[in-house]
Amino acid sequence: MTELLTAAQMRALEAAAIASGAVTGLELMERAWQGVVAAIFEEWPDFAVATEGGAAPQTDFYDAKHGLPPRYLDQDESSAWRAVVLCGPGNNGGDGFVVARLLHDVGWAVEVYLYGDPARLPQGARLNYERWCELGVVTPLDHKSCEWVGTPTLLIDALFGTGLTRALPDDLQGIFRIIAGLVTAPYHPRYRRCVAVDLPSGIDADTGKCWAADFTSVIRADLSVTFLTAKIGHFLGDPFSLGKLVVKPLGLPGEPFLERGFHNEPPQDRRVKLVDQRLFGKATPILRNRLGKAISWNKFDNGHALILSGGIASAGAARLAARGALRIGAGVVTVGCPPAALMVQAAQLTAVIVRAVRDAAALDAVLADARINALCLGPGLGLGAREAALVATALARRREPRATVLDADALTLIARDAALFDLLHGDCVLTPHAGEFARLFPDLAAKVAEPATKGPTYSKVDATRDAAKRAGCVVLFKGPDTVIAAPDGRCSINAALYDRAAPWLATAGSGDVLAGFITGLLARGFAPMDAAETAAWLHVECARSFGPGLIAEDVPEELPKVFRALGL
Ligand SMILES: NC(=O)C1=CN([C@@H]2O[C@H](COP(=O)(O)OP(=O)(O)OC[C@H]3O[C@@H](n4cnc5c(N)ncnc54)[C@H](O)[C@@H]3O)[C@@H](O)[C@H]2O)[C@@H](O)CC1
Ligand SMILES: Nc1ncnc2c1ncn2[C@@H]1O[C@H](COP(=O)(O)OP(=O)(O)O)[C@@H](O)[C@H]1O
Ligand SMILES: [K+]
Repeated sequence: MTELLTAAQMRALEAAAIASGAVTGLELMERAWQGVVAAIFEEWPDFAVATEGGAAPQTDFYDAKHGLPPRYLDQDESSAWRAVVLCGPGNNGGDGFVVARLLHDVGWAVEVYLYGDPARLPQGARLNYERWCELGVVTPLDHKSCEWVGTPTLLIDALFGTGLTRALPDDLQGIFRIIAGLVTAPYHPRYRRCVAVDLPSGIDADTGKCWAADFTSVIRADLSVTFLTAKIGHFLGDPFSLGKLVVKPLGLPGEPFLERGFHNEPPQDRRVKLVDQRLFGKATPILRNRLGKAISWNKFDNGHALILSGGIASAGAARLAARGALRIGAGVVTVGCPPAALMVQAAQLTAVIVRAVRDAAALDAVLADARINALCLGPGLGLGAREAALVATALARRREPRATVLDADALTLIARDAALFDLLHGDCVLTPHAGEFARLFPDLAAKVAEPATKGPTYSKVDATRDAAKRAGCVVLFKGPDTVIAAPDGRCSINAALYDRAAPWLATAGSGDVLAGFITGLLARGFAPMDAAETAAWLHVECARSFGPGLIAEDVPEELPKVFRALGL
């Protein structure tokens, strides 16, 4: 998996690299802008050479004294393409000045705006500001000049990056709103692309929250170019304002640390990983074996999962979970249902065993079979006294606690009854969506929902971590940015975003399949955190492999194809 960084961790790594003498701050900035420009030209190769308009018109027609706008307003289409670079008061702005220079060198008509006092720019940014001043003017960015930004072919947002840690002042909020409105207005044919340096200005790099009034006043990017590795905030909040995310190396001596972990590892509860295909890489042969190539003598070597079903009307949800558990590799899957639903379930299920589980006493008897090593309660279970007793029985510690997934109705029951919550143990996995999370942890959900007005802000990562600690078990908080946390502080994000976007996965019943996937992996002996991460990643892979039109029933059926593609 890939490490995601906080702004502070990124700064610490940069500072360590500079202190070691391996690189200077200016060199880092050079590498950053090289990365930005390379990413722009890779994304839009025709941007590498400006149009045939010949020499780019210089931007020396800004009349500061009279506050006249630059002449771009009457620039005709045959002249060089117009780029506007918005620079901020820190190193993000420093990157902007250099990008401006390079675009100018390849023939763009470049206009540079600066928010802040040039005399107070940090050293490297100041130097690049001065270099730009040899080529063109810098227009102070204020409520008036921001109107002149207009609709350029290319807008570079280098106002704020990882250094934004407090709410934007009112004047800046107004400026943001105006520019965001200008560049996203559909009636402006000239507007082509917007590139955010590091991340769209206004977004908190740690939490993905928005320091502007709201996400509509963030300048939406088509491309965000970040450095070294993505930041946590790239995957939370409203990642749709980031467009495509590209990570460019900085050539730091310790860069391979991302493969191995930090040299000076921060504590577990300060690290966040991105779940990715490295789960199945060479480094994890055990995982590969467990999923695909393990030698088993009989089906019980691969575990026996028991999934409890609700009554006739809601029995389908458990079937989806059962199919998921079976496809992901549980050796045996049993659906336990109320006697009245027996016929319905038996008529629908073939490879899955069906048995009646009338009540908690019946469940107790079923659990005497020690081969049943993973349970799943919740999908379509129901919310009555019988179901609450089933949850209590499944969680009771009289016997060795079993790996147990609690989803859907089981989460609502636990939220209603503190005694049930107290029965949670370290082999449980809770899989709430946002509504269920708010029922279980109302205070944490309220903190996540708070707008960013003063730092430090509180994110879905923070909330999931706190929830896992409080529950004493793994919590998987669903969404396009699924966050998974363990009570010991381990935390990861499984993102269905950017090149892994699969919005069609938000379809009725897909969460039931996910619960089944986790249960199946638990049955195969995966530890709860590994099971949750692996299942969440495969769930999205199935959706991507199938494509739009997916319904929940398709998700488990796509798994063999995904396994084959992984070489399992
Ligand atoms: N530090 C380095 O060596 C490198 C930094 N890089 C770039 O530098 C960025 C980080 O630079 P900085 O740490 O200077 O931070 P930023 O450039 O993101 O912003 C910091 C500046 O914004 C001001 N500011 C913060 N919150 C504000 C608010 N609410 N309203 C108004 N002003 C506010 C601060 O006073 C400071 O002047 C990264 O995002 C990246 O783009 C890259 O060039 C790679 C190398
Ligand atoms: N925009 C999205 N892109 C990708 N996956 C999503 C998106 N929104 C939700 N999901 C995923 O879809 C599943 C929905 O589960 P859930 O909310 O429990 O619905 P249900 O109960 O109907 O199955 C979860 O795994 C969640 O992470
Ligand atoms: K930016």
